[in-house]
Amino acid sequence: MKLQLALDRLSKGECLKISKETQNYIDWIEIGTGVIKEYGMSIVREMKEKFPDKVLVADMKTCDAGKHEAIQAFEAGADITTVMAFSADRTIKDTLEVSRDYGARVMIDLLGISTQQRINELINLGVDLVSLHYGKDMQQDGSIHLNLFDLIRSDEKLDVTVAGGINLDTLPAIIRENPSVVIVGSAITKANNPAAIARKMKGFI
Ligand SMILES: O=C([C@H](O)CO)[C@H](O)[C@H](O)COP(=O)(O)O
Repeated sequence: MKLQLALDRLSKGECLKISKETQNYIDWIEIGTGVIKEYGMSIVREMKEKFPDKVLVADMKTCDAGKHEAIQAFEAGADITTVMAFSADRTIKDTLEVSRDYGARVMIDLLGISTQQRINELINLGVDLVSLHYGKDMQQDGSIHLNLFDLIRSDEKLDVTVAGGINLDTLPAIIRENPSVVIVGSAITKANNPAAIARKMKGFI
């Protein structure tokens, strides 16, 4: 099980500082959507240069123009780009095709998806990496529900990641669900001592 650090609502300087402080405890680094909107692909490029050994996830949250956006992410050095599960099948197919050309991967963000039917469709399109996602705004109405895992529990062909306000209190229950990757943002990035929290989390995992 891997730990992915999600860098959201941070300046470039903060992204670099927190990644450096926590690098011994994290496996994957995600450049958050808002950070990409602020700095463009240049921050993806810079993070790959600074942290070449980490798997770099560009949280592009692509929902259209898939080919173009996947090329942007992979050209900048991302190992993984994200695409929304509700996108047209054509968008998903195109991004998967581009990922094969680059030897990279596509993570499908399941935010808002509640049917097994869409999961089956995604698998038939060739998807092998998904993200169970309890959104930032949804977190205002309560913390992540473990029933998110019901969507994919029966399927073993998918690498499953999980995100959404995960903290030291909720992490043990998440770990029991055995995802491939646990994605943590604010619990680490907004902590007084990000390295201490990342170390504790890595210890649990
Ligand atoms: O993808 C994310 C969210 O949509 C904000 O852009 C976050 O990276 C993900 O939710 C993890 O961050 P936390 O919820 O703060 O742990």
